[in-house]
Amino acid sequence: MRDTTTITNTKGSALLSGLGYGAIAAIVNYFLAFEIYGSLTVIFGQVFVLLALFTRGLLAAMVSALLAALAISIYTDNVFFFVTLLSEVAVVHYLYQRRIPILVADLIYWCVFGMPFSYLYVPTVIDVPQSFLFLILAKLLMNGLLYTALAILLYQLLPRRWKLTTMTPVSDTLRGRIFYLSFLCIIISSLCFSFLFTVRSTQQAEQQIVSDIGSKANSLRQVTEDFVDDYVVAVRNLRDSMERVSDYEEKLMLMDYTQRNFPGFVTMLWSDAQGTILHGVPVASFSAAFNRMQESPSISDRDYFLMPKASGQGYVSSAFRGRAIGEQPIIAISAPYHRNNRFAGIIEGSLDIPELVRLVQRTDIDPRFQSVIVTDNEHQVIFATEDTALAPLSYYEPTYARNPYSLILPLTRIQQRDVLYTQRMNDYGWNIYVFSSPQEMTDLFLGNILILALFLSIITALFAVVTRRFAHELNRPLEQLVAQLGDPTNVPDLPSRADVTREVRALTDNLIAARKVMVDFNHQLQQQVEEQTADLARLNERLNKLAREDDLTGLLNRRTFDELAEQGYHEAMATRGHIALILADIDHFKRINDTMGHPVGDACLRCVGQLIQQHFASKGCLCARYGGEEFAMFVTDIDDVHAMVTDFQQALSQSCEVQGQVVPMSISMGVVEIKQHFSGESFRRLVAHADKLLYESKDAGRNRITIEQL
Ligand SMILES: Nc1nc2c(ncn2[C@@H]2O[C@H](COP(=O)(O)OP(=O)(O)OP(=O)(O)O)[C@@H](O)[C@H]2O)c(=O)[nH]1
Repeated sequence: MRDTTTITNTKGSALLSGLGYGAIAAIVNYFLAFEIYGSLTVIFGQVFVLLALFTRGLLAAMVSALLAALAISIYTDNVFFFVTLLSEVAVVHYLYQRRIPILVADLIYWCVFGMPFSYLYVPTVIDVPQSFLFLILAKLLMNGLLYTALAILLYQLLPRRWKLTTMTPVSDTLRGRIFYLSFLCIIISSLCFSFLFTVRSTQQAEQQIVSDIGSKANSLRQVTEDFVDDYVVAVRNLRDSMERVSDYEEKLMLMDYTQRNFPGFVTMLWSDAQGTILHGVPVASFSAAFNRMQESPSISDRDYFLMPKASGQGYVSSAFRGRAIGEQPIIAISAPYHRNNRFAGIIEGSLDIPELVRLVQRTDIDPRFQSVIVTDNEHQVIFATEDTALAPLSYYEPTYARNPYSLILPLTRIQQRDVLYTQRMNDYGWNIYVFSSPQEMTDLFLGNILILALFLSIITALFAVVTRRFAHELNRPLEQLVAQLGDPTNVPDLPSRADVTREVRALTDNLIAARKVMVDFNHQLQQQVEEQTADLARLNERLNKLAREDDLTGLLNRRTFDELAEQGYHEAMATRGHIALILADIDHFKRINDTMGHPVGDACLRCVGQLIQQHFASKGCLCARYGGEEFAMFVTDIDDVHAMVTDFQQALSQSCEVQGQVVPMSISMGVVEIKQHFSGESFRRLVAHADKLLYESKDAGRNRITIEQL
């Protein structure tokens, strides 16, 4: 019951923290999205999603990723981020569980899933050329690495109590940690620098394009305007001159003269008030046409006739293809001709468009990136550079295309190519379009990314070497120290103290001093332990002795004697050896005690013990104080037991001196001797037998030996 509650609470708190982190991530994604170039945006909300993963686990991270993706999807109007952000969290978590460092895990995610998925998905929602698609992919990767590196660094700064799940360090070596953290700093600063640099340089490139094509469009507007103006003035002047002169021939000469002086006029004509052509230059062209048509051609239906007639003003037509004389595209420039202040016809000059083309071509257009289209007021192409593949007089108006490249210039497509363009209109309603390929900017961006990739590779290699060397300098002396301090007899000697840093030198000295204290203390401790062990051994030996021996005489006590003698008895029984059991009891010992005191009695007992040691123990016999004044000896492999006990008996009678006086003592003995003929009786029976013999000696008057051989 308790477990279930705990799990629910944990899930609940993970959900809550996921919502918290997600809210921050969403705000950052929506309000702080950083536009770097055209529609390319760098987002940082994912930093908080990853922090949720590091500090609260997968559930919290998924919840926050959902909110972060929602915000960026609203911002970009694209659900794409739901897939990438959520799958990024899941994959990074999965790889991290398999001990892959977070940054590497994120790199793997983008290379293996994020970028391939984007490569397939992005073209289905935005129509972008391949080169821009690569830009998007590179941006996604860089953005991913940047926010991941930022999240890892921020995690290091978070208070410990916020970290409910712990991240194991990427490396347990000093070198690995130094490398990883330093590399993170480098990658963050270089990615930020690269983004800023790219933003600045692409903005500059964009401004460059804006001003370049803008000035070219202005210049073209001016050129086309001036060009037409010149011819308008020429027609007006001719009309004025013709109105002034009365001589018909002179009028024709003026026409001829004007046409020759303005080579742009492919033809010029003069009509009457009904639109019938009165005269045309060059004469040859008109004569041929007139002959072909057999009657004087009428222009009464043409705008360049009707408009001046109606308005009384000069007129410049749209472009059209010539009809009677030549079929090249032309622009008709006409002016009303008056006689006696009444409309009497028009003067018209047909302006040759190819002449205008030659003029436009002199404008400094960079054919690699730039194109030009000039259309008249009815959007018919007057001039178009070859790459547009637009024929003169064809219809052209730029179509709208969604623009991922630039926020300043509009985008359209020419011959399946994306082009940015600017538009001007001259006084005649002509549209001047100057186009520029965005390739200049995308090339710049890609170039920057390549430089960044190269820079990061070099920095990575450099850092690997530097941190290796640095960690080596720090680790080597420490490792040497550890090795050398491990052996207490060794005097630590770092081979190149000059190369060692001050901190390591101080550490070495402190460790050596600490080791000296430790070794001395250890030594003292060892001595104390040795002394106490020896005391214990002595005590133990003494306890052993006390347990085995009689305190007064130093002979075995009865219990030990019985054990050992029984053992010897059985061995002899097995080997058919020669044994004897002797029980001896001091005669009238009570009297000694009573007459001379107990201390004398004790001294006598000690003396008897010493004699037993001399006569029996020294010959390998087991000897014991068997009772108060009773003794037992177990004899093995002694041929003449009788002689042995007799010698002892005699020695006793005269050997015990107390306070310089011999104490007369006698002893009675019972001896059972067995030479090979063991009957199989128990040791206890043997003792009882010897005891019986002892009492026989006592009963027989004491100071006797009763021996029985079995
Ligand atoms: N001083 C001293 N006397 C002891 C010790 N152990 C036993 N005795 C004495 O030894 C005496 C033994 O007396 P008894 O059993 O009557 O034997 P006894 O006087 O030697 O006479 P018999 O054995 O019949 O010759 C007692 O008076 C005990 O008090 C001892 O350790 N020290």
